[in-house]
Amino acid sequence: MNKYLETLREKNDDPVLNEMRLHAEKENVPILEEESMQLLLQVLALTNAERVLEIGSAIGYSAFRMASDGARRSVTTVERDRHRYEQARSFLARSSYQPSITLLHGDAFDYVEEISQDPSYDALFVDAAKSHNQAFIETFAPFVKRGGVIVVDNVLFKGWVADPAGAPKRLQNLAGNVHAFNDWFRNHPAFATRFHAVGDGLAIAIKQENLL
Ligand SMILES: C[S@@+](CC[C@H](N)C(=O)[O-])C[C@H]1O[C@@H](n2cnc3c(N)ncnc32)[C@H](O)[C@@H]1O
Repeated sequence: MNKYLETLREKNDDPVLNEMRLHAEKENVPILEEESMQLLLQVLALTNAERVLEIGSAIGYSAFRMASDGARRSVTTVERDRHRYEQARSFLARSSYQPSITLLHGDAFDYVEEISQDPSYDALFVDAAKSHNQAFIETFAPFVKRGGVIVVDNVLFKGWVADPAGAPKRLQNLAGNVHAFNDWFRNHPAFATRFHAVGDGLAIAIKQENLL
């Protein structure tokens, strides 16, 4: 089935993107799975998202994909790991979409003031430390406009959120954290959230009110 789906997709064969894919595979950098990417890009297209804020750039792969998918789209993305940030910088410098991408180095929480200077994002994509998902939403969702969209990756965490006992011992707590986040997000009146068994699990929410 996946093979068939692939034949239905227009593959983005940009040479820099291909290098990023190879690099991610070789260096074990966790980039967004293609299934999830397809859904994310469709949600951004359906909501006409022009300004996107991403938490967790890694080597800039998803930022590149998001920027290259919308004619007038700009992406601001934050990465705390220096090595990955440098990799992202060098990949994106060779891309024609660089002018549409603002790449920031550091902990996302250290950029609150800067990000708050220019709020009204159309979309927020959270793909960073899973244990901080709630804090990321509490901190950055206020900068998303009403009716904007919030997408969070890894909400099923390899199936371990549903079955923490099946997770390796050292990850059981984290699986519990993700479950607590999902519950919080699902019940929060500021968001209309739905969960999707795509890739590692995607939560997609519409921001309804400024209640945070
Ligand atoms: C799954 S990877 C991001 C993949 C990327 N979105 C993509 O699909 O190409 C998660 C990244 O988030 C970064 N990260 C985790 N917590 C962060 C934080 N508080 N601030 C900024 N970056 C963070 C990690 O260093 C890691 O590189």
